[in-house]
This record gives sequence, structure tokens and C-alpha cells, in this order.
Amino acid sequence: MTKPITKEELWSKVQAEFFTKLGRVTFSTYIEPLKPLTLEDTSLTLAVPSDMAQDIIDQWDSEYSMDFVQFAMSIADGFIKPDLQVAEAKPNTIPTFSDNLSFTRESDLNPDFTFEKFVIGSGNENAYAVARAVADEPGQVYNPYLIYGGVGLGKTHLMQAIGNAYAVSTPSAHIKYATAEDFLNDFTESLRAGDGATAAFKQEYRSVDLLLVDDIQFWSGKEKVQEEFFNTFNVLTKNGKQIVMTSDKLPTEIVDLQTRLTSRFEAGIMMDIQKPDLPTRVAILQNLSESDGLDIPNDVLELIAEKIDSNVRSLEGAFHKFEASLRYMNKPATKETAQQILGDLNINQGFKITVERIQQVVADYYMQTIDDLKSSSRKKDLVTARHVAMYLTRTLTNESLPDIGRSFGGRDHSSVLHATTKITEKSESDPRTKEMLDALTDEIKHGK
Ligand SMILES: Nc1ncnc2c1ncn2[C@@H]1O[C@H](COP(=O)(O)OP(=O)(O)OP(=O)(O)O)[C@@H](O)[C@H]1O
Repeated sequence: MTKPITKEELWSKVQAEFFTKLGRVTFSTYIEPLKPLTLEDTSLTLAVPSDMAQDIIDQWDSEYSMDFVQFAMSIADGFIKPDLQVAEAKPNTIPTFSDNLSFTRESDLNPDFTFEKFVIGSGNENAYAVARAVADEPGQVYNPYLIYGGVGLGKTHLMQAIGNAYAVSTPSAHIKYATAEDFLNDFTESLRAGDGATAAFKQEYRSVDLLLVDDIQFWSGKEKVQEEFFNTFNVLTKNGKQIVMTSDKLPTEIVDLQTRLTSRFEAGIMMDIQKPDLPTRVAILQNLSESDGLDIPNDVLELIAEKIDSNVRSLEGAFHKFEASLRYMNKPATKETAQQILGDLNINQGFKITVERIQQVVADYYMQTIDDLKSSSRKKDLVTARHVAMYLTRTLTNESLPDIGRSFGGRDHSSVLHATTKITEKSESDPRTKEMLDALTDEIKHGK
């Protein structure tokens, strides 16, 4: 008979999963402060420190309890739910939200996205140099500044580093960060709410010293919001205020982006970020390891960096999984552990996961063809197959929503979002769907 799992063992393995899923910052806020009290029948009681209980409990109610059950299921092979109980506060042991916010509250900048934490390499040195110049003299030298390039290569990080640096050098500066989608939502909401709200919206975006807008490719084909941004843009630049934007491609390559906008953007400066080379990837891992207080031999970091060359986000993901296995599973910081993690991530063996591979496996499963998936037909079975294929592409690859839409017969990114939301909800409420998705994922990665 196998030994029953202890509360400590279960909690440390669950923590390892959370760490991998959420990353260090979120993990240390919502998961790390909890301590296992008892493990009885089907519930693990966790003590929540009272000084931030409400935030933690809200977050667990809305998201983490479900994750917990899933993780515990695969670890302990049975149903276990979390039971959160508020414990007495221990002064100064847990960071409070206000510690994390400081000057960033107003502009919603990520305090980790600084120049100091940005590793410079051949793929990003020009974009970095311009970013520094913009942060030193906003509105003066390069206006607007557009950073473009593939997914997960550091565009947001670099753009927010400008904001963070400017906030430090000029604490009174009014800095606003918004995704292109936020801008659109704020705009539509203000129109819906009427006169006063429209004025407030204009005030909000037109009174800043530095406006940072992420992922402007999102405005593709959205006439009204483009018009509104054009006006915002003109007011800001006329007043010598700085605008920085990011995009996954050059503005001229964004379908249905008005020429008057592209020509305005071209009047400033555009810099691309390319995939990092091996020395840059190693340096990124060294930084992560150092800032997380770990001592990992260089040849181990090099092994991870060699194998993961797609983008920095995936590299960080692999590193955090590796870190979690050291911290919470007591694995040694060796090449063998790294190989194991890379194996789990399917880096070393199995099939290369591409959109085509996913489409083929899903099409076969539903007895359809890839052309059917890309077609405009709305037959019920086919729609489900298409949704599943889009969902799996979104979860198993780094493709952006617009790119996935294009791979499925030129669909809009919102169709992809709709499909992924639908399948996510279904897999959460229906265990058979979850099982089917797991089986398909397994087949995509390893074959039948
Ligand atoms: N040169 C770098 N040095 C250190 N960290 C980096 C670097 N480039 C990227 N990162 C890290 O990689 C992760 C992904 O970066 P970021 O979110 O800025 O990518 P992105 O290009 O904006 O992606 P997307 O296109 O998906 O919006 C972040 O955690 C960021 O800190």
C-alpha cells in the first residue's frame, strides 16, 4: 500500500504547480502566505494571514480554488478542496498591496518592468537605446515611438520601463498605460454613458505627459476607435507630450489601419525587437536566478537557454518550472533536473507543436478536414471542432489571437477569443470535455 500523502507534501506540490502557473510575483502575494493546517477526508485547511485575508479569499473564490482542485487531483489522485481559514496576523511577514503599488498605482505599470531588469542583446539593443533616449527627454527626440516584434520578446517590458524611469525622474509626471483594448473599452463605455463620460474619457487620455499604448494591432478594422486615437494623438503631440506604442507588426502591415495613422506613426521612430540570441537568453536566466536568490550552475542555465529559443516568455516559463521543482520538490539544480523539466515541457522529444499539427489532430478526431476547419461553414460539429482547435492553438502555442484567426481562414481575433472562452468554460463545467482536451493535447504532443 502506498503511504498517504501528508498535508505538507500535498501543499508543497500544489505550491509548485501554482508557482509555475502564476509566476513569482502573483505567487508570493496569493499562495505563499498560506500555511497547511489539516488534511482531512476531502479538504485541506489552509491558514490565511488576517492582514490580507479579504484579497486572498476573493482571489481564491474566483479562481484559485478551482486550480487547487485540479492540481490536487493529479497529485493525490482524488478530490480534495481547499478550506481557507483566517489566522492571526504576524506583523511584517507579508508584503501588503501598498508596498507593491508605490508610484505605479496611477499608471498601472508593472514595477518589475524596468531598464535595470531588461537584458540588452543583439535583438533589442537599438530598441533599448531609443527607449532610454525617450525616457530621458520625453516629447523631445523621438515622438511617437513604436516598438514592434513577435510575441513575448519584451515590447511591453521596454515600453513600461520608459514609464517607470520617467516616474522616478519626474514624480509629478502624469503617465498612463493602457492596452489598445483598454482604450477601446474606455471609449465605448464613455459613449454609452453619455456626455459627461465622453469628456472624462478625453480628459483622461489627453491630459497626460506620457501615454503608453500596448498592442495597437488590436485596432485593425475598428474605424471609430482609430478616429478617436487620431484625435488623442494630435492633441498630445501638439502639446509636446510623449506617446509610446507597441505592436506585433509594422503599422503598414496592420490590416485596415487608417493611412493617416500609419503616416503619423512613421513621422516618429519605429524599432523592432528580434528573438534573443543564446548569450542574451543565458543572461536573462542568470538575472532571474540571481533575483530569485538561487544558485544555479551556468551549464544548467545554458542547457535551458539552448533548448528554448522561441521567446523570452517561454524561457521564463521554463525557468519558473525549474525553480519550482528546486524549491518545492527538493530537486537538485542539475542538468538532469533541467532535462526532466524540458521533457515535461516537451522541448526534447515528441512532435513540434504547430498550428498545422493541432489542426490535423483535431480534424482527424472530429472526422473533418483542415480545409473544413478553415471554411466558413457553421455546421454544428464543425463549429465545435474549430473552437476546440482554436482553443488548443491558444493554449499550446505562443501564437497571437490575430495570427490564430488568420490560420483559421482569416477570422477576426474576437472569434478566437470567443472560441477559447467557450471551450475554457466548457472544460471547467464538464469533466468529459476536459478529458477529451487532455487526450487531444497528449496526442498532439506525443502522437497516438
Ligand atoms: N530583454 C529582456 N530582459 C529581461 N526580461 C525580458 C526581456 N525581454 C522580455 N523579458 C520578459 O519576458 C516576458 C515577456 O515580455 P513582454 O510581456 O514585454 O513581451 P511582449 O513582447 O510585450 O509580448 P506580447 O506580444 O505577448 O505582448 C516579461 O516577463 C519580460 O519581463
